[in-house]
Amino acid sequence: MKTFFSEEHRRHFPQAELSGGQFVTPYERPSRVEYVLARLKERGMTDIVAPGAPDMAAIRALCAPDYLDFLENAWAEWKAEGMAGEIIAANFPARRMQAGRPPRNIDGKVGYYALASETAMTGGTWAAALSSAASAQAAQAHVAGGAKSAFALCRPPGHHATADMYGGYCFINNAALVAEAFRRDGAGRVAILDIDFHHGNGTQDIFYDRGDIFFASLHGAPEDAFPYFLGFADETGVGAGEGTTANYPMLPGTGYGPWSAALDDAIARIRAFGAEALVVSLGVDAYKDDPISFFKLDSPDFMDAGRRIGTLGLPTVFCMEGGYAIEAVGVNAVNVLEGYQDA
Ligand SMILES: NCCCNCCCCCC(O)(O)C(F)(F)F
Ligand SMILES: [Zn+2]
Repeated sequence: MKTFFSEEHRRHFPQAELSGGQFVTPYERPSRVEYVLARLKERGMTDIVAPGAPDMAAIRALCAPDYLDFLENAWAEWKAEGMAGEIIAANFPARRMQAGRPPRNIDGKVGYYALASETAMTGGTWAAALSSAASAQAAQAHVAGGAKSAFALCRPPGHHATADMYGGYCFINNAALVAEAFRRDGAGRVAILDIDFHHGNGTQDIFYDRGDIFFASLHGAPEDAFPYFLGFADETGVGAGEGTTANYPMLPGTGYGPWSAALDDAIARIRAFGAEALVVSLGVDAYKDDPISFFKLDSPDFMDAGRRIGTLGLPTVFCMEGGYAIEAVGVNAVNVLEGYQDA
C-alpha cells in the first residue's frame, strides 16, 4: 500500500492547546506522524511519497469561499490587530444570537468560523492544512488510477472540519475531499467509515442531505465526548440523505467486543448501500491508553478491525485522523492497514 505524506505538516505546530483551563502542549503534534512513518518503515511499507500541489478547485468546491479566505488570511489579520499570541477563538455565536453574520473584527470572525476553542492557528496552519489535503487528494487519485488502496498520512486531521468551520485540530476535511473525488471519478456511491474515537461531525454535516454518500461513525457518546453536540444515533440523514448516516455512539469503557459489533453493523450497512469506493477516517484514539479518549481497544484489535474492513473488498483510501498515545499511534494505525491487506 502506498503512503502519501507531506513534510509541510510541520508548519502547523501551535505552542499551546487550551485544555482543562490550562495551556498544554498540543496533543495533535508533529511527533505523531513520525511514529507512524517509523512503523511503516519497520513493517516494510516503504513506498512513501510526497503529494503534488493541492487541487484548489476541488477544495473550493467543498469549502465555503469566505471560510477559505478566512483560513488563508486569519494570521495576517490577527497580527495586524496587534494580538500577541496564536489564534484562539474566544467568542462564539451562542443560542439565539446572529450565527449567520460574520463580524468584521478578526477576534469575532475567529469565533464565527471556530466550532471549538482548543485548537490554535499559527502562520503556518494554512499551508499545513493544504499539504494534508494534497496528500488525501493524491491518495485518492492513486486509487482512482487502479490501486486497490492507499494511505494518506494526513496532518492536520480533517473530520471535524465542515464546509465553513474549523476545530478539534481540523481545518479542511480530507476525507470529504476524497469522497467527492471518488464521485467525480465515476463511483456512483461512496461510503465513509469513521473509526476515530471522536464523532466526525464535519464529515456528517457536509454529506447529511446526500443520498450518494454513506457516512458511518463509531465514537464516544456525545453526552460524554467531544464534539458533544452531534453524533447521536437518531441522526440518520435528511432529505435525499435520509438513511445514509449511521452513528454508533458508545459509552466510556467500551471494549473491542461491542466496538467490533458496531463495526460489523456499519460494514453491513455499507455493503447494503452498494458503495463502490470506501474512505476510512483512520483515527486510532479508541486505543486503551489514549490520553483524551475512553474506549479500551488494544493494538491487536486494530489489526482485526482492518481485516474486517477489508472484507468489503472496495477500493479504499485511509485518511489519518487522531490518536494521541504517541508511542502506540504508529503500531495501531499500521495495524489497521496490515489487517486490511490481509483480508
Ligand atoms: N482535554 C482534551 C480535550 C480535547 N478536545 C478536542 C478533541 C479533538 C479530537 C480530534 C480528533 O482526534 O477527532 C481528530 F481526529 F480530528 F484529530
Ligand atoms: Zn479523535
